[in-house]
Amino acid sequence: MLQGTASDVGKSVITTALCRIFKQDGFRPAPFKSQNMALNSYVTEDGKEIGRAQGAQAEACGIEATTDMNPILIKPVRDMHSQIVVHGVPFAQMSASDYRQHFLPEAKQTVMDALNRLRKTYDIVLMEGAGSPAEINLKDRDIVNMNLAGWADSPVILISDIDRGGVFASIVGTLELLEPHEVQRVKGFIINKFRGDLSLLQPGLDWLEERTGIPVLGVLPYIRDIQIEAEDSVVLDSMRHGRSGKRELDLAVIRYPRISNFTDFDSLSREPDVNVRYVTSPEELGQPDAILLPGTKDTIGDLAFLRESGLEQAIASQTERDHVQLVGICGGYQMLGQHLKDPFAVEANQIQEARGLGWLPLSTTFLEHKQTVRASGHVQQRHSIRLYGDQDSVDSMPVNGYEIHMGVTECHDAKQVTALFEIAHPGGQPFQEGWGSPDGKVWGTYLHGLFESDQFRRSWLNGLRQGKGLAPLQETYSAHERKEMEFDRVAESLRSALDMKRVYEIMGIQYRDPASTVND
Ligand SMILES: NC(=O)CC[C@H](N)C(=O)O
Repeated sequence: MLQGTASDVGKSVITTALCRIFKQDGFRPAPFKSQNMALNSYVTEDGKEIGRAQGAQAEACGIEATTDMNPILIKPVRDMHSQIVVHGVPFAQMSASDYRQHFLPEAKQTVMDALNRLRKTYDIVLMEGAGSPAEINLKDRDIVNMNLAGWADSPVILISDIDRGGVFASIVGTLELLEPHEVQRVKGFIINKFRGDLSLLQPGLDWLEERTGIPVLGVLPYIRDIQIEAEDSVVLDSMRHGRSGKRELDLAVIRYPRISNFTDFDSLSREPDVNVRYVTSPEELGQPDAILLPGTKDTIGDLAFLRESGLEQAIASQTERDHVQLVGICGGYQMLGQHLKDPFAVEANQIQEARGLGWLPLSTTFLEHKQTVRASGHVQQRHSIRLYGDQDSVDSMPVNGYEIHMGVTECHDAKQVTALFEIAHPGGQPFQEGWGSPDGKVWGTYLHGLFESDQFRRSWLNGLRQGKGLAPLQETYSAHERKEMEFDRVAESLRSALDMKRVYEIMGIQYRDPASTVND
């Protein structure tokens, strides 16, 4: 099991890299995070919702993700309230204290059943903890760190982040706050995000090993520009300005408080001519070529944020500019309409209604059923998205994605707008999805992951280029291949820094040199 001395020390990325290493070494690994608090989610093949990071880790393992890999997902909404998703479907809306008092005592069985199923199916189950195991106020009801390691009788590797400083204090302090039997589970440390001179660090490592009797398994270099999907929005703090250097297309994603599934825009930011910025105020909005309203766990609450922050107004004046497009995905799509209502209080624990931004003749009602499903199809109306390319190629252009929403959106004046896609859910009939203004200036869709469709992504960007008087770019990349290459790159980096022989020993598995597995 991998645990960390704090949040964001790199547990998820290291877990992903280890998943890939074990796969490369000829094992069948699977990831497991008993409980995850995140707004970036992933839809499994059978239409269930889990944390995005576990979905990506399953991909690194080369297997289909299932809800056993993340049986409990907490999606924070508002005022200490969260939606609790159990085995991929919403179970309840709860306050933090209710969750602790009423849910957690019952959760052990759910967690252990899921883990045991994975253990029966796979050679190695890589468990990932959450936050720090030394939060003494939370320890009695813990189901995700040391209690889980105990129930599963698993060794623990403790990860700490040296980039923020205080790495020795974090490690020694964590051990100090654990029970002796918990300390005994810790079989090694990983020091992550190191940028300095290893020889200067060595005396500290020797001291640490001597003081604790626990080995340092590796010091991992700071890996730049990691392109593995992020678990949650901490990473967005570093994306205010996007990448350094001027790019021809400037895309502004509105970062509202409950932004969800912002991984939707990762594939855009990897195009050579694009800069993606995450903005929270009218000043930051600047003069982008497209404004992207992303998904949100709390559409009505985040709409209020747009109004209070002055962004509604700023977005409207920027959208007036000739070539600029305003695009909404999922919650952002719902906002583009005229009216929203939540009669069952599914979004924020209170019944509410709101006026939308009013760009499209749509209204959305939030229902108790959550739609979580993969979808695929093709473009139906290229003009409503301002796609670039000749008619034949664009009209049959494939699109893939997934839906995660409780809102149902209806159009009450189909003459004013055009449907964007014809898509189908697995085994279902094709239907029209997404609406846009006939001139393609404003459009929205429920399809998350849309920009991972390579041809579509490039054609949309080329449409924006055309609007700016720039020549189209022919080249694009395969989002799928890029993801695979990134798993390999991060695995390679981990392998060269980590004592894998010892890691296998800790797991009780005899080390096999990767070179020799070919003939096994
Ligand atoms: N993924 C999303 O953006 C969800 C939008 C909205 N919160 C809904 O559930 O309908």
